[in-house]
Amino acid sequence: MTHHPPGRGEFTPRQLAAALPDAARKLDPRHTIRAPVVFVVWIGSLVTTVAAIVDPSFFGFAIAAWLWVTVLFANLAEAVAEGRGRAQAEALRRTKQETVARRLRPDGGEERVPGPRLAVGDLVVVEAGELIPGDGEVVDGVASVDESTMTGESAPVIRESGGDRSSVTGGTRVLSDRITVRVTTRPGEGFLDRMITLVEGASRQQTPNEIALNILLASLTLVFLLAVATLQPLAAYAGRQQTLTVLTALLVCLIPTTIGALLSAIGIAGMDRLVRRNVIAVSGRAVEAAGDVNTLLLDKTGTITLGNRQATEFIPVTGVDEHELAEAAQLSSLADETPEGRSVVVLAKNRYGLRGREEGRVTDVTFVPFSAHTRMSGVDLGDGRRIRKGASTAVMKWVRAEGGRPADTVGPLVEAIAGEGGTPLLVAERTPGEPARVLGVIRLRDIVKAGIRERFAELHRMGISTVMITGDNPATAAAIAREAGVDRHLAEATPEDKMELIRREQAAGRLVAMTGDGTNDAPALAQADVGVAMNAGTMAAKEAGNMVDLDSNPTKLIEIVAIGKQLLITRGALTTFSIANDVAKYFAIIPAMFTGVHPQLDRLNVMGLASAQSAILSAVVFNALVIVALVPVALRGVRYRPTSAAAMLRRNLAVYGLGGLVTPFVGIKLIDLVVHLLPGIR
Ligand SMILES: Nc1ncnc2c1ncn2[C@@H]1O[C@H](COP(=O)(O)OP(=O)(O)OP(=O)(O)O)[C@@H](O)[C@H]1O
Ligand SMILES: [K+]
Ligand SMILES: [Mg+2]
Repeated sequence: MTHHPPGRGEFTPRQLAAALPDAARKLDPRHTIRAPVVFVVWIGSLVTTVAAIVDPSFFGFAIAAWLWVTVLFANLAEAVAEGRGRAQAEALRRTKQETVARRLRPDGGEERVPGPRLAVGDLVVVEAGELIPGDGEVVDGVASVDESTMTGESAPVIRESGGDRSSVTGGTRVLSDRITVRVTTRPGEGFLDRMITLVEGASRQQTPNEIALNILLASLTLVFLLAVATLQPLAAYAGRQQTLTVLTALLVCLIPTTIGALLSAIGIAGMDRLVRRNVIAVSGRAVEAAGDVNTLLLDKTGTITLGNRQATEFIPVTGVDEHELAEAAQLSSLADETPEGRSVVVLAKNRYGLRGREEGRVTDVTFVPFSAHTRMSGVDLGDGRRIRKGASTAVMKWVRAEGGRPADTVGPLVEAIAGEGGTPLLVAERTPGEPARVLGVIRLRDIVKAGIRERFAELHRMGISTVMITGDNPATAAAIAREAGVDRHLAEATPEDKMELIRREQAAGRLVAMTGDGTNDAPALAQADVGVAMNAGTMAAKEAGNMVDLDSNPTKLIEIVAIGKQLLITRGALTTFSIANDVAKYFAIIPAMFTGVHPQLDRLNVMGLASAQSAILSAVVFNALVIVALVPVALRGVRYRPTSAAAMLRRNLAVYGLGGLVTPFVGIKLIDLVVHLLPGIR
């Protein structure tokens, strides 16, 4: 369960009042010009103000004042959204605490230094109960860490050296054991710090979609400008030449001010909703892309499965003694800092009493570290003996290359483990003067996460196809894919394969999202349209993606997609509302403008508005109030449910299209009932 500080994310009218000073500052035309529609209103305000001064009238001043109010309200939406974003960023920042670090000296001793004085590359020791002084990577040890100060998530997480869970964040607390951390960023310049700065986003970039919509709105504005301009000759012909004030007011009522005013607030609110779910997006563009994602790529180990793959059994091939296999497996893992490698050492020690690495009994050896490319790790001993362990295809290949021939019994053994979703690691050795031979298999066990099947079913309902990509063998992959219920899977994938798969999907016109935590995920995270890196993952992964999940929960993507969809739907709904509104206003005001000129036109004044002036002013007031009334919708977002896009569209057209058509008639009429009583209105 995610815990949110009280009130976090709720919208209250007080926020509107609090944002007023910011909104007033945004009256600066250099700011307003970013939203063309609002800028047109700004010019209109100026024009009507001048007109009112030159030829003073109550009506003239009233219109000018309300046009300024319209611009202010338009700014208000954005100011509120930004204010909420800042509050959110503050909440993240407050969690940072001052610490005293236990820095390791080159001579092996320890010294105490204040956290902020740490430098990149420093090694610090952190033990149970202590705060981690800065962002870094665990270089030694395993510990459970409480990251709830940062994420609100209360379950402790495991952080360990070597694997994909080696990165730790400053200000989080070690709960058990002892780790050595290499500081990777200067305090205050950590990854999270940079992300927070981004969230505060004084310099938020418009997304390509927003720019496109703004261009559309600007074109609409131009069309209405022409429509209003051509109204004048008609009006003159009818003997009712209109003043500049009336024409400007009419223009403002007709152009899509509502969506023009709310557009940027909708975007900011989308990113803000993500932050509330502990996801930080680098760009608004990523959030939008999330709303349109077609394909979701997930890796197996650690995402679909729990990821702490543990060795549970050593199974020797016929003719090899169990102890011999265990000893070789352990030797090959002494320097293997991956969770898999460590678990092999532990199993050998616990079950066969073989001494672990602490004893340092092996000297004169070269370790071959694991890589996702070779899919092997191992050791070359001083006496010429060489041991390898790894994925079966990789080790079989090595055995053949070293002149050996794997026994026939190896195949079935491997398949049996893989068939039930386990990962078989083959162990092989070569002694000088003899061909290489397979000694046996290590069974690694991993467990599919609880509830993941339901999550995938939900994604399916959203119309998103899921692909599991793994470096593991095809049989294991198939077994896990079946159990988890993913749509497709790809086995024995290298980092390049992952990226290639994304490229292919994109070439077919699909938007791809991917979650990952490992350094070998980085290229794919960078290539994906939505790349969500786990905060617990490696720095490379975090730098490559365009979102970071502070909770390191790979299924968070479902929520991210929902938030993205909600953003797109909200924008669509409010655009529909805004334009329907404008069209309705046209029919509401025009007849009223010509009352008394043509009896036939009078009949069109179905609303029975009191007078031309009253009708125009009421429309302007309504136009301004609608913006404020819709701020909560823009910030909270239109509700999203996983249904088909067509059903969603139908519903929104009905609600926001019809609503947009009807409200002006009701609203303007109500305002007119009050406005026509004003003494200065004719
Ligand atoms: N420490 C290790 N030593 C030797 N072989 C290993 C080690 N760890 C994993 N392997 C083997 O290498 C294969 C590929 O590992 P890789 O990390 O690329 O993918 P994965 O972890 O299996 O899957 P995923 O991509 O879902 O994380 C594993 O399936 C396993 O067979
Ligand atoms: K309008
Ligand atoms: Mg992996």
